[in-house]
Amino acid sequence: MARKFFVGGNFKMNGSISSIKEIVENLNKATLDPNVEVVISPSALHLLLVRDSLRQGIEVASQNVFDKPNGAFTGEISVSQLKDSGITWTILGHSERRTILRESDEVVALKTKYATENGVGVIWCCGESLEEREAGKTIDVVSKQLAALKAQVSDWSQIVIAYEPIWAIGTGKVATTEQAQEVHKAIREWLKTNVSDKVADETRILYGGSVNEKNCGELSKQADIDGFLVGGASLKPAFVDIINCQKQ
Ligand SMILES: O=C(CO)COP(=O)(O)O
Repeated sequence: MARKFFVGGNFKMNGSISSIKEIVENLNKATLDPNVEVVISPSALHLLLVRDSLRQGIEVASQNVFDKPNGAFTGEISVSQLKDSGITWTILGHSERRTILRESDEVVALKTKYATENGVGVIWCCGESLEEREAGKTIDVVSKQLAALKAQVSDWSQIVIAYEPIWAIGTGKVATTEQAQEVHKAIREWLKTNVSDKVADETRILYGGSVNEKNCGELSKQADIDGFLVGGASLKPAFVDIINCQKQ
């Protein structure tokens, strides 16, 4: 099955009302490759502004969501609140949340289960640190993260996997096409062995980490790279070039 190319923009904790409006205007007037699924993820404070002003055909993701329906959970956002606001995706397990906010593999898996079972798609992130890569543990680390996910999740159809090596995030140090393809292929093989041929075949695996308009073309040609999760460059006009990278 042909997997639809997917480009996500993770704005992280960046942007003001005026700069976010500018990004949305730029996307609204751009000619975008219709064969690419685009999802942008502003901070929680800007979700509604973006949803209300963004063109049809681009979806919006939160950067986190909680795994309880509602109630006394100060500071959290629920899946039903997202859906009520027209937010159809969430990012979960980003390395910044795993490391800085100490979310465990299990917490990430439980949130992913809750979101997917309640109708919100998940861009589920995984990836190794520099130390782990240098110790030759990359595939082990990613496999352990996947195993924790598999322990909770049964419906994989609403999950997009983002492989984001921590050493490549925000550093300008992009993984080589070979390094990225090797891990993406290993993730697909893991899905084939541990979940099913169908899930391995259909699940999009995105690469994230210093993707820009210059390196996206080569990366996009790799057999197991089905798109990108873009941080810094998603805040710039060049994000359009990344979305359209297969056309160039
Ligand atoms: O973390 C990322 C996307 O989620 C990648 O960030 P950069 O593209 O800024 O390296």
